[in-house]
Amino acid sequence: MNSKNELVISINGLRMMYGDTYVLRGIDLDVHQGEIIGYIGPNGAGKSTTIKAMLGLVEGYSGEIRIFGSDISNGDISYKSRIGYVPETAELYDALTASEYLTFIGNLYGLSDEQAEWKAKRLIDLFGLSDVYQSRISSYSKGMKQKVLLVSSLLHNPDVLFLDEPLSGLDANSVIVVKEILAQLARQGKTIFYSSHIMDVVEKISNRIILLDGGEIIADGSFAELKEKSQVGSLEAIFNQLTGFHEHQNIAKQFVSIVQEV
Ligand SMILES: Nc1ncnc2c1ncn2[C@@H]1O[C@H](COP(=O)(O)OP(=O)(O)OP(=O)(O)O)[C@@H](O)[C@H]1O
Repeated sequence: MNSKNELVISINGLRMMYGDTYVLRGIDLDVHQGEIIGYIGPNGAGKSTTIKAMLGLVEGYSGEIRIFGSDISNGDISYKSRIGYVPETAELYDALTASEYLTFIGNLYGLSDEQAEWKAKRLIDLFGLSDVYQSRISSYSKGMKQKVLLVSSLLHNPDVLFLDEPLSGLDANSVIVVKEILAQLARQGKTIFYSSHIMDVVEKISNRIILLDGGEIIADGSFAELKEKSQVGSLEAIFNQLTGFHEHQNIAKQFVSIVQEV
């Protein structure tokens, strides 16, 4: 679909081993500017590992990862200044206020204190957190922390966004806002790599869905294409079918019967 747009990410033969087990078994993937990729798969499939490899956060992979045309193993980390990242589990500095934290992150990305503070304050206001902007992050709820993370990933206006469960903990209204923000960012040419287990959101938000299972890509296409191939109606059903999972009722039944044993 976006084949005329710039090639932003190009992965060839990516393999990664933990201990004596391959968790990525040869990932080949081209991502073009403006795509919203829904990166899905069962627990342990290798989604976070792929994202961390692209961010230069894991070592020891084989194969090649090119971002903005450069091999990321070449020692030049300047590509990172064009990337925003919302990790699955965040290491927020709880003792800082959101104001202090976001100014610090802005500084890391080359913004001055004034620029970072001015931009962060307005983004935080839009997320409805102005009252707690000067409070310590340790006092925040899960969803409030998630909003701070989202703001921190966008302060430097990155060209590519890697989001690992970005809606985690957000209330229904905030989910609608964030989905719309992502759609508008993609329309402006940002590339979004979105990993989530919330299938109905992935279905709606992504223009391309990549299904990873056991460290391999087993499906890659638009929702309409995947639906046509698998002849089922929802992304959840496609996921179940392609990962060969038909045991939900049986597992639930056994689970409940064990719970009732006492
Ligand atoms: N630091 C590590 N050391 C050893 N094994 C790891 C490490 N990180 C991940 N793994 C293993 O690699 C595999 C892939 O993990 P990964 O976190 O990439 O999966 P995921 O698809 O993101 O899963 P989830 O949906 O549960 O977040 C899992 O079997 C996991 O146990």
